[in-house]
Amino acid sequence: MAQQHNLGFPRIGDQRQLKFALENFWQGQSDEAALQSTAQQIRQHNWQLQQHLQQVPVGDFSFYDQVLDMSVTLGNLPARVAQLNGTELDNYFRIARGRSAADSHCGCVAAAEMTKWFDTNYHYIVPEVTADSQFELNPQRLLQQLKQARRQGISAKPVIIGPLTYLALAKSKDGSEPLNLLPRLLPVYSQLLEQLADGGAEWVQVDEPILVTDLDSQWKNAFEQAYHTLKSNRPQLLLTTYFGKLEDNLQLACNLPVAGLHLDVASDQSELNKVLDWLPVHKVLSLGVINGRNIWKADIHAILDWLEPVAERLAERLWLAPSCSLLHVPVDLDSEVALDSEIRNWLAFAKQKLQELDLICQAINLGRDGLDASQQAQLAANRAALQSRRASPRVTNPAVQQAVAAITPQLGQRQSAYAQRVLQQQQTLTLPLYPTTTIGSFPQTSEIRQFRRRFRQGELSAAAYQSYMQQEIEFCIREQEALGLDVLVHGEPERNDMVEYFGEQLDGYAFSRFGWVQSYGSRCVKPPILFGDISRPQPMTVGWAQYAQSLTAKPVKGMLTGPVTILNWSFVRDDQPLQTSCEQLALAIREEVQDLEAAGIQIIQIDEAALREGLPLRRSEWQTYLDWAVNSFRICANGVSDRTQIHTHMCYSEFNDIIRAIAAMDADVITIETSRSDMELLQAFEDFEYPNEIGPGVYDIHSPNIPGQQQIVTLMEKAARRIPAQRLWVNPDCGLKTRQWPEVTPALQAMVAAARQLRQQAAHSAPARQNGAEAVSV
Ligand SMILES: Nc1nc2c(c(=O)[nH]1)N[C@@H](CNc1ccc(C(=O)N[C@@H](CCC(=O)N[C@@H](CCC(=O)N[C@@H](CCC(=O)O)C(=O)O)C(=O)O)C(=O)O)cc1)CN2
Ligand code: MET
Ligand SMILES: [Zn+2]
Repeated sequence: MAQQHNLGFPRIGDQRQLKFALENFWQGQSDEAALQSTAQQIRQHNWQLQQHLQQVPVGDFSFYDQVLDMSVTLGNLPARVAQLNGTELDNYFRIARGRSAADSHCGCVAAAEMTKWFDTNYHYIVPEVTADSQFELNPQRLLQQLKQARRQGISAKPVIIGPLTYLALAKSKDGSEPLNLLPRLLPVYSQLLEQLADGGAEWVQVDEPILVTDLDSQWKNAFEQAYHTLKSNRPQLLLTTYFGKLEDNLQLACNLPVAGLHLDVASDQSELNKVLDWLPVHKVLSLGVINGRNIWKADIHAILDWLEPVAERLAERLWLAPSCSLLHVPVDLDSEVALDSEIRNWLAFAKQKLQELDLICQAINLGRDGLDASQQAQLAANRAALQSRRASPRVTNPAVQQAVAAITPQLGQRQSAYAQRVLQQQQTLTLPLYPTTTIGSFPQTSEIRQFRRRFRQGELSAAAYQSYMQQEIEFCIREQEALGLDVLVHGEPERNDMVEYFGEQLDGYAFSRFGWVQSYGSRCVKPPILFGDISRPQPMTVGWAQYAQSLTAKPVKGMLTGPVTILNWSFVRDDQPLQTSCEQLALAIREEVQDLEAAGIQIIQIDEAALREGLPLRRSEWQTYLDWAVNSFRICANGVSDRTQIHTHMCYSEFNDIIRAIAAMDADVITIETSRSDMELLQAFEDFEYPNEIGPGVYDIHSPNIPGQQQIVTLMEKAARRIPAQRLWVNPDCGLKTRQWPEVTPALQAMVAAARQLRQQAAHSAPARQNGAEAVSV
């Protein structure tokens, strides 16, 4: 008999209950008891949904992030919060956000760095370590939840992040090697495992997704060392990997002294035969057979075709699961009553994926012929749904396919090189040294969201909606003029999200109403669903951009999301290569770029926030990805005249590895995140002698803390030691939509004042800016 289990369930709640509970708590509108009670309800509900599983994940719930939770469990919180007053939860949120609910009037501490979880759009809080880091077990969260789950009658399997993945994700604050901490860390893990066993856990899921990445011999040896130290029969360990193949780590993973191994085989079963040969016969093999990252119905017959012989070989040793935690998919398709029923029939969210898993498990245990009538009907319905998707004329658009086939290299070429373009752009734009700008969005107030909701629900006419949004744009422009910014933006009030907004307007996309997925903390996205060939029926942003430009003499940046980012933050097709989908998007956005230029917009920003995160986890696959990703950006961006200044923006990115690709994008200006990492990222741009302009983010917009003028000046001085001042811009490190106006206004005042100070300093120490723009306004 095969068993079924799950690696993790979405914790935001089917109506985003956790989001609202957190935000109320942070704003001081509710107390910790209310927050804890919402959390408990969500956990109970999730466990109930999964109670038919032989092993239900516990500890997958988190108030902010599971990596930060692990830091708490290991007693590894940054020293800077240790002396502060307040509860454990206060310190937890201080690290995550820079402040707790109790700190409403101060910017008490720097938030920890936040970065992408592998190649997903989920962000974790980076553990901080130094050579002196000490660990101390704090198992209360896990033990309590284990107890609660067991009280509910659940067969509970605690989930923890394994020691190697924890150290691999950690960042050293003093240049020391995090891996050196392993001997100090392991005793704490041993204690934790023992206490979980005492708490009644028979199995513990130890997540080591780092095993699907390239590991050098030092890390491979460390795996051996760690798991030989942790070796225990009580509890049994399920070594869990996901997001890809193990490749040269496969043998290592098979042979570590644990009781079971979980592999992601949902989209690629090529390693399975080796595993069956190599895995010692006493071990459980858990197979991730359902894709935990997309929203398509699984092809159950196809899965059974390859799984049945495997099941025969493994018998009792086979466990079945989704490929990874279901954190990355929405909760329940049943809520999507408004979704086109044909497309809806092609989809499965978290709850439906567990139903698919159940059906697969039954078919394995009873045989396809042994299923009862209702199960047979489900199987037939699954086959019919897949056929309907494959045959649907809505998926294909011959004109789009022809356009993609006709793409030539010329399509991605600017007329002249940057060195020539910049002269023309300086003539028309006449910007000062250290030009100031923002990344695009201004606060998405609850009023703006209410208007959007009322319009969507038909309570507001299109004309009334447009006029409200225009007022909002005007307000934004006037604020920016008053602040003295040099390049303005319209503020993006009309956008629910930078990707979903475009998805809604492009043909080939469907979108959900409740399909929320956590991105970081309380923040969620509703990734649009790319199901067919992409085309742009009409301009998507031109009216708003033109209106904004009509209000001011300063240049207003047109604001678009690039093809790679739209692709990476959508649920993508699994029936054609990503490259093809990306090229289709590139052609659609290119039309928008050209329409903006024709409408008189002189600066166009094309955000590629997710270009870096789409990088495959394996280096051997990087170049192929970068080639088509950069090419798609170039197709979309480079159909403009030399006078039009193209900006791009990337956030939370490590650029060292991909600096060549960034240069190959050939944007005139790139704005990037650097503030939480103290301008460290600029090293790559300096080493590479990056030729174009850069706006290194001077303050962290993800924290409510307000930066000081001097702090910004210091950061920019640091930047100017690496990059010539003539090529530097001054801007926040990302859009301001998650902030409130009382935070934004003083922060931008400080930023503009800092730019003025920098110009003054430059005027006193050096000749005025070369190449035009001699008017150094201060
Ligand atoms: N797709 C994507 N990925 C990204 C980013 C991004 O901007 N987009 N940024 C980076 C960081 N990630 C982020 C992810 C989400 C948000 C964010 O602000 N999300 C919003 C939701 C945005 C949204 O879609 N809002 C809709 C719907 C909002 C809503 O809840 N409406 C209510 C009613 C309105 C109200 O009372 O507030 C309803 O429908 O019931 C809208 O504004 O129209 C949130 O969680 O609060 C920010 C950053 C990396 N990844
Ligand atoms: N233009 C977008 C904004 O300002 C870019 C955000 S990148 C996550 O919100
Ligand atoms: Zn950004």
